[in-house]
Amino acid sequence: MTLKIGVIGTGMIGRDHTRRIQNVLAGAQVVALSDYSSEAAKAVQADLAPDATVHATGQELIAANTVDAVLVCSTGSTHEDYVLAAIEAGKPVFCEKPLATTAEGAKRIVDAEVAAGKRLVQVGFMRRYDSGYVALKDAVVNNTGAPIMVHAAHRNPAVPEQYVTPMAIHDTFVHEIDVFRWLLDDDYVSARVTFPRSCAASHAKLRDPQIVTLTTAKGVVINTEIYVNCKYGYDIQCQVVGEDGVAYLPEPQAIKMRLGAKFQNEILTDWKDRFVASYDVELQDFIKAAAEGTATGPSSWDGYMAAVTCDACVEAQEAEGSAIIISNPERPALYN
Ligand SMILES: NC(=O)C1=CN([C@@H]2O[C@H](COP(=O)(O)OP(=O)(O)OC[C@H]3O[C@@H](n4cnc5c(N)ncnc54)[C@H](O)[C@@H]3O)[C@@H](O)[C@H]2O)C=CC1
Ligand SMILES: O=C1[C@@H](O)[C@H](O)[C@@H](O)[C@H](O)[C@H]1O
Repeated sequence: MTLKIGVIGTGMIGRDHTRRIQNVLAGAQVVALSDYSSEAAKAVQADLAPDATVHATGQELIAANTVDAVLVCSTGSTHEDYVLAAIEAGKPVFCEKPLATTAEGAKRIVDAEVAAGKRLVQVGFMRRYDSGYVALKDAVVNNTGAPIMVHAAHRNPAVPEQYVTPMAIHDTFVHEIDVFRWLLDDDYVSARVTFPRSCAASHAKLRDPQIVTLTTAKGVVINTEIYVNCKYGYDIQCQVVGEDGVAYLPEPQAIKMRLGAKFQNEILTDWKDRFVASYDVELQDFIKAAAEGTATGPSSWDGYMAAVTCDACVEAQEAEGSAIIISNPERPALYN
């Protein structure tokens, strides 16, 4: 069976996911496209999916008989309505992060999915599919002993002018929020943010870098540096300190060179290259589950918990240096 997919939002990542469904992955085909800008949808149709229909609205695409499953890749603030419509239509839906821009919005999705009685939503937290994080989790479970601390960094070379302080949480740190819950099999109980002096490359509305400290229910303390104007590359670092030893997230594979009197290897500069393989694996996983009428991987519950934690971290930014308590709602049985 070939799963017929409709893609809503054909910007940067919607285009890239369309490419991987059409050219890389097995078992699915993009049959429908929709974007707020019809030119953007038509451009992706012309370049990657000539047989796909272009729909005036995402709602129309979701309702189309030709569409078995939906990818939501539009601007974050539009995700909630589309995911709710897909659940209502009983169609599996892959939603890029964020699931919703508020915790209340994410909760509405959880409630709708619970009412539907089965998993229909996968959230685009692709790091859970990264071979490095999978190996790190294996080391944490089998080798290091119970985790005590995590030291991490999320560094981007530069960000656009419209990127402001809270976006470091909602747009960037959200990946760590999800992947550490999964890595440690734990939930967060508090968040604290401290700011060193801002780097010269930043601007008035962006305090960069910042350090977020999350404490988990099991007492693990996670320190993450978020530095989005680091200039030198896109660099994701993580080490987990356990009772018996320390485990490190592997560096991306790179050729070491002795060249021009230097011993060196290249550092990636683009997150698309850093996680290219994990995007492939996450979407293949979606296709497999959606073909059976359900969803797997990061759930609405994970998207909701990420949203709750993001809200607490933004509050912690505002309360600079003070801890903000995170309360964890009860998890519905659907997500156990
Ligand atoms: N998992 C990951 O690593 C990444 C996830 N993302 C997420 O993917 C989403 C899209 O990001 P990008 O592709 O970078 O943005 P983008 O700005 O390149 O594309 C967004 C597209 O959505 C369209 N759009 C806006 N409102 C719409 C509406 N109401 N209905 C349909 N289409 C609408 C825009 O016209 C645009 O073509 C964001 O939520 C972002 O956070 C983005 C980059 C990486
Ligand atoms: O989602 C992403 C971007 O939106 C974000 O800006 C980057 O910092 C992340 O690493 C990338 O995965």
